Amino acid sequence: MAAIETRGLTKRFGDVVAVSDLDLVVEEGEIFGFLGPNGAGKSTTIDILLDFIRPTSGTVTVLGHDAQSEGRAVRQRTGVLPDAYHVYDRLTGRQHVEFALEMKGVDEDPVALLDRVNVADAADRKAGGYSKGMRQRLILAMALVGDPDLLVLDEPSTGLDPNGAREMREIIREENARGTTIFFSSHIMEQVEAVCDRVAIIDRGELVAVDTIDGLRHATETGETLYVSVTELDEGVREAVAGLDGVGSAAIDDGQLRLTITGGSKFAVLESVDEIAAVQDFSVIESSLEDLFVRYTTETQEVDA
Ligand SMILES: Nc1ncnc2c1ncn2[C@@H]1O[C@H](COP(=O)(O)OP(=O)(O)OP(=O)(O)O)[C@@H](O)[C@H]1O
Repeated sequence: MAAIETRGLTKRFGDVVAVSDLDLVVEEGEIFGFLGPNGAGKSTTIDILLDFIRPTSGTVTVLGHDAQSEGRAVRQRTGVLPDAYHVYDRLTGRQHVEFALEMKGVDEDPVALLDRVNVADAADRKAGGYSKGMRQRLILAMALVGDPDLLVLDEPSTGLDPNGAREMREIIREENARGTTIFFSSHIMEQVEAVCDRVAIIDRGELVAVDTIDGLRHATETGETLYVSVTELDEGVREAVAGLDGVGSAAIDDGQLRLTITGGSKFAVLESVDEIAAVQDFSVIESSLEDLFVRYTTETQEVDA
């Protein structure tokens, strides 16, 4: 059974098509990244999964339940870290988790939940005095109440320092190892690259890619980036190199040529570059998820322009 399945999902707000004919399947046990530029439709999709808003058309199944007619059952088995969250300044961390336990009607040790997200030491302090990272972990502890089968995290690493972001990754992996499917949206590509089994990229409401990160690398011409040091580098050299067969793009980056290769042989490209300006050194770097994201989300804009 899929953890999440949308078919023909569409949501319009007046003239704005926030989500357009989205078909998406997230398998049970996956860590799945949901990416897209600002306004792409990520939060709208998440809100529909949780029945906070209703779709214009299409169907959504979450953990085998229809998200609209069985929203209660979905929420009972799902933990959510919302995009915009707030804590109650005058309540302690423990009281927050006790409240979540009561809402879900489950009996668990609140401090054990706080311990899973590393804020047990502050269990009896008022949340008003928590740092941003501690608040986020507190909300995550509330999301973990009842051992959810699905965790939906909207931008879980926003505002976290590098240590906090690393801890968030560890918590995501730990929860996944307990059997929880993780569906999360993020603009922080390193974070997604580090933990996700698969990612979907949406752009202006439409699904533009869904695959493993390696799969995305293979599917684009931006799979690898070639850095070349040449004896003399100026705009004329860059332009000449950009015009070579097999070169997708050429930029000057930190005193080197930064090239994307459009299929074909890297060595043939290097030989041609050498004829324009003597090659001193080169290195090949696998494209980052960020390169791929830019490629997928700007390509469609260029086509439409
Ligand atoms: N309640 C609403 N009324 C009108 N338009 C809305 C509403 N909610 C979202 N939209 C529009 O739908 C589109 C998708 O918005 P959404 O918030 O889902 O994007 P997002 O991918 O989550 O963006 P971000 O990364 O900036 O959070 C945007 O054009 C947005 O302006």
